[in-house]
Amino acid sequence: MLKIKNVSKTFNLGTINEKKALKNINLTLEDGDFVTIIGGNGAGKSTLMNMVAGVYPIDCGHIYLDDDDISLDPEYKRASRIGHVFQDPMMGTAADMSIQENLAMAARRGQRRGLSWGVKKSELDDYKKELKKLGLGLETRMTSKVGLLSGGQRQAITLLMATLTKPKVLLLDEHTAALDPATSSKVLMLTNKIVDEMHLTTMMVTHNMQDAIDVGNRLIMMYDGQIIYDVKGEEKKKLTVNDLLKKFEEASGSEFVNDRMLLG
Ligand SMILES: Nc1ncnc2c1ncn2[C@@H]1O[C@H](COP(=O)(O)OP(=O)(O)OP(=O)(O)O)[C@@H](O)[C@H]1O
Repeated sequence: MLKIKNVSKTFNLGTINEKKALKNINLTLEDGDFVTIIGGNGAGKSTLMNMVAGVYPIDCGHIYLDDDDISLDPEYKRASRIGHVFQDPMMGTAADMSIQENLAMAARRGQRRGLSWGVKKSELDDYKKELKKLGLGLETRMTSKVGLLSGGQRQAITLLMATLTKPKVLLLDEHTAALDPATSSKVLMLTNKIVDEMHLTTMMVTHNMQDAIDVGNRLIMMYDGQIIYDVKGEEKKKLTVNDLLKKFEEASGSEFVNDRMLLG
């Protein structure tokens, strides 16, 4: 269970650039919940993910993972239990390292590094099996440098790395946004498959309204640092993009503005 309790975050406090990015956020995800997050420009979506990952410290409130209060834990300490995939396929992988080295690095996340950095044969077999599941033929390119792969292949590897040691929470921050539409839907399909098979508790920011409706069991909409709409189950399944736009206008009194938002 992930519990976000009374969490706020203000950037540049006391300056003319002061920005209240999150205002008293309360959100509880049960194990296996898959929540999609939408909202206009600057609504606080990425900040919310970054607070959970520990990229920045929170100003007040608490974040609990199961019964542990992780509010003060630094990002590196949370990383063994929280997988984080970003929009930029270049961010999650090391370009100069091979696919198998990247996977080995991910498998050792949160562990003490010993002297033996070698990858065992049994590990390689495991990686090959996992790569095969992606259906991209990458299992035949285990020693290729990741920098030689396409954006979609790289993002698929990043996804695998983020989930290799089953995380308690998976954070996906517009992880398909930089990909072409066909590759984006392939990576989204893979995401669904991995989340489903591993029963992962997942938060996914997306600028694609239809994806937000189709994927996951819960949807939240953010505006001006707050959660203004939270829907799950059957009610979510019945939503249309028009419903979401209407909800946004009702709750915020303004038009939905996100320069990257896809309505269909
Ligand atoms: N590191 C930072 N320093 C200063 N201000 C920041 C920082 N990160 C975010 N902000 C500000 O906080 C607000 C929320 O930003 P955030 O990136 O969370 O929005 P978002 O909902 O992800 O928006 P978008 O869809 O445009 O990416 C914005 O006004 C943004 O400029």
